[in-house]
Amino acid sequence: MAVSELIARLRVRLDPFELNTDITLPAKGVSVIFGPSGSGKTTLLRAIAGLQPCDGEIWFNGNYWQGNGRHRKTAERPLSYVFQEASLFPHMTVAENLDFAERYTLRPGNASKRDDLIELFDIADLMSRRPDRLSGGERQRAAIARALLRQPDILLMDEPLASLDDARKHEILPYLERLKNEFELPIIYVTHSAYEAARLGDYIVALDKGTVVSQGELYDVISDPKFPGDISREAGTVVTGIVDSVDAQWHLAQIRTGSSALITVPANNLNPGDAVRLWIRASDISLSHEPLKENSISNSLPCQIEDIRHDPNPALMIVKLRAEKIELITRITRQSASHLGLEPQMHIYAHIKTAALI
Ligand SMILES: Nc1ncnc2c1ncn2[C@@H]1O[C@H](COP(=O)(O)OP(=O)(O)OP(=O)(O)O)[C@@H](O)[C@H]1O
Repeated sequence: MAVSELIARLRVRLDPFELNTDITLPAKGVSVIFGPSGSGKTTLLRAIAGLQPCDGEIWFNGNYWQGNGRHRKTAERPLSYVFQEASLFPHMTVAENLDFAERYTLRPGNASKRDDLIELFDIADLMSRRPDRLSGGERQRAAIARALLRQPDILLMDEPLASLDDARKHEILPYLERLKNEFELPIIYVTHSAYEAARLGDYIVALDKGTVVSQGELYDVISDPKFPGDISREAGTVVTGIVDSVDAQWHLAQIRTGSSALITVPANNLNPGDAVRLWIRASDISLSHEPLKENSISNSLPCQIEDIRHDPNPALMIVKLRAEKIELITRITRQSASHLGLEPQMHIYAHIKTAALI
């Protein structure tokens, strides 16, 4: 039976730089390769893609891409690659770029999801334009749709937001999240941004100076002091929900999630019944033994503590909570953890200070 994983035991020598990895990534969800500039992230991604010569072995779902006497060329690996700068063909319109990808699909005879992708990435109005008449964010959305039309078994993305300003980054992140949730396609995502790693990553590999210094599920690495950068500061949870009601007087919407307690957020243009996604930062949740009563929008969720860990910052603790069907992570001071006498399995209230709509 094919094993659902990507194994990369490899070495790249780019004198004086050397990359050595022995990693096993789950072939599902988003695996993030994280690390500072020059740590070897792009080199690793390129080696996995067959774009960078390397020693060692790479296998995907039980098939050798390299090793055991085999070396599959990039075109023979069932992958698509999204570069930092959107790499659409400049002389073709968006529609022609998509046509091209469909012609060279890895699964001839398998209906492409062209219409779904055009809708997912919201590019219907861009189809007749050439890349030089698109914004950076539009170009990248079209480039990702094109990469997916190849119908790969895995998508490799090298800092796809790096060339965009902050506003454009925040515009594209929700598309990446929808891609992650709506397509059962494993993604390897290179970034130096702890925020992107925390928001998109299911499994994280941290590189430093060409070596893997930490790897694991997001919740495991955020408490790892070896992890470069302050990823726990960026940790949080994405929660999905439906707008239950809108308070027109105060411009607030109440969101029904997997917890029986509603979460209140600024209403923006929401209407009852709308599906929404919330990003709740670990540092925006506080805990207490009683629900907050001072007003009706306190966002107090009854929870049970699943796990408690030390944060790399010695003043802080990380607490994993379950509020019925939703899971939350909070980051609180050691002092308040001690005052509250927190212990696994304890029932507690989580107070969400802010939940951002994403
Ligand atoms: N073709 C090359 N020849 C020699 N050295 C190279 C080559 N390509 C990359 N390097 C070096 O390898 C190291 C790792 O580069 P790489 O691009 O993989 O890092 P990165 O983590 O992706 O960085 P960034 O976040 O800045 O893109 C760097 O020191 C870089 O200078």
